[in-house]
Amino acid sequence: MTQPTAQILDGKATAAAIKAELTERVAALKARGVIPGIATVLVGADPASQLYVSMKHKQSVEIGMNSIQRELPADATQAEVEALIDELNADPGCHGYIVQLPLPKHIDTDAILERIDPAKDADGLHPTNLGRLVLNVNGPIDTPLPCTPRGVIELLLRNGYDLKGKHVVVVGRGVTIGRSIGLLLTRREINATVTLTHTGTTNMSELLRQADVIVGAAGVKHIVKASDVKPGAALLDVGVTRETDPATGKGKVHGDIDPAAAKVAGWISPNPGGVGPMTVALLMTNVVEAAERQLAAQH
Ligand SMILES: Nc1nc(=O)c2c([nH]1)NC[C@@H]1CN(c3ccc(C(=O)N[C@@H](CCC(=O)O)C(=O)O)cc3)C=[N+]21
Repeated sequence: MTQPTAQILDGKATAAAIKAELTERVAALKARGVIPGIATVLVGADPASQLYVSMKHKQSVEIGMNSIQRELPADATQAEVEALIDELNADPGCHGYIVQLPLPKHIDTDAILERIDPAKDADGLHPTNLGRLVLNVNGPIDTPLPCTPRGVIELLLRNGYDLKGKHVVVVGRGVTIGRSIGLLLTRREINATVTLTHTGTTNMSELLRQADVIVGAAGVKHIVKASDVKPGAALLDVGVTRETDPATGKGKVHGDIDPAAAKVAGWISPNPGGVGPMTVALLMTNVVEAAERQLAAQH
């Protein structure tokens, strides 16, 4: 039997389509006197974080947004970071922002994240916003949504994958994806069935083999093997494990899904070029929506 090649879930192209739509929404806001402003808070000078933050700014400017880049030294105190949060909460030109994670170890991350005005929470991970997502299964949601989970779902839907009735097995219980994606997937308008697995799951392979869709978000290199995948399944790889190739000294990013699994899959998101660009697109979407809400509230 010849195995058909998997369809590529091209995150770069899909993010470009979202950005084209956002460009129009930004222009419409500007026509009404509002320039949507996105801010990032970076504490310390981690090179990977600097790269991510600069990517977010470049793309925000490309779609016409105002970009506010704030940085504090690695030894900034809790009070200094909190003062910056208070400043952004009060700044009418900042419609949404993120605090780039991870923060330095001496900082109480939860206290910082909870201090963000929920209306300006570009990540969609503030306890108030997650709580609203838990409580509201049916109606429209008028708060920012978790942006990476939203990116995963948009990547599938915009490429013609119907999630209704599908069994999605998520690997990883982190807040950014694992714990929050099920809240979106099980809403009535999507109607997927979700199994959440993690490093304490004792029958991972058995569960994965039942999956129509696998979301790898554990940050464990190649935790999903080809033998775990049902033929034709959709594979979305969100894992990031950085390794330095001892031969070349060059850095390489490994996903959660063994590349050999592509042979069995029906759909695959490349990594890089899959969920990463979608995260940035949905982050900007959250901020444009925040600006739209704020304008609507004034009228
Ligand atoms: N508060 C907060 N919110 C975040 O959303 C957040 C964060 N902290 N901390 C770090 C992670 C990481 N993250 C990525 C976003 C885009 C790509 C992305 O677009 N990557 C490109 C490759 C970029 C490259 O490495 O050259 C790709 O996948 O094609 C990757 C990673 C957001 N994060």
